Amino acid sequence: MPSLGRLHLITDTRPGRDPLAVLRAALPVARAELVVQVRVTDDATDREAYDLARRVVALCARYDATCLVNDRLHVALAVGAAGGHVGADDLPAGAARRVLGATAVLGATAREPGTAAEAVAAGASYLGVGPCNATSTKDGLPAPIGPAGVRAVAAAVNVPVVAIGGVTAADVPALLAAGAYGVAVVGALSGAADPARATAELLGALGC
Ligand SMILES: Cc1ncc(COP(=O)(O)OP(=O)(O)O)c(N)n1
Ligand SMILES: Cc1nc(C(=O)O)sc1CCOP(=O)(O)O
Ligand SMILES: [Mg+2]
Repeated sequence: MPSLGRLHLITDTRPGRDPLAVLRAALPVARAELVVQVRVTDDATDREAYDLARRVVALCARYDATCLVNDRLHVALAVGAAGGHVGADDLPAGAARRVLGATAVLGATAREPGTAAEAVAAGASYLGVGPCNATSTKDGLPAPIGPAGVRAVAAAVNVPVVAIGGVTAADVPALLAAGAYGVAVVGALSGAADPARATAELLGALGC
């Protein structure tokens, strides 16, 4: 399995956003340290997801960056992505592993140690853990778990923990101290006035 990058950029689904422009700014700065997770709205068609994902795969290939696809594992397979990410409303981690195969990157969302350990036992190769902070990017999330919640999960598993939810560069030191391996962001890059500079700041905070 390839080593996992520490900075995960999730494509912004909000109206008026241009995820490919953000990606083009971030890639030359982060290169192989960047993991791009293609995430579309639930009402997007498979064709829309496929069209975005194949463009992301092509861009990532130029920089040895990694492309994952959120939720839609058939799209991940169709575009030749490195793997996918699943959560509580998606295929269970064990089923996702069977779909993707033994060598794919498989992320699973975990918010507490018990489900984290179950996801790893079922085949998850990293965990997305949060929400660390309040965020306006996604509705319906539980209360923030903060660095303490990340610490509890990281102590329970032996795979990389990627902290998510309202994460900025200022949060990174506390999250690393809590045992996080990396961070996943939408707004910290997509909402930045200068996404290339914001990428460099996040990488610096991550020690990359
Ligand atoms: C790195 C990372 N962590 C968590 C999530 C959330 O996944 P999920 O709970 O399945 O919610 P959706 O993103 O599908 O709405 C994630 N995508 N990435
Ligand atoms: C897609 C997603 N999943 C989360 C979770 O906690 O499961 S938080 C989140 C949104 C992350 O965006 P931002 O960096 O702008 O807060
Ligand atoms: Mg999901």
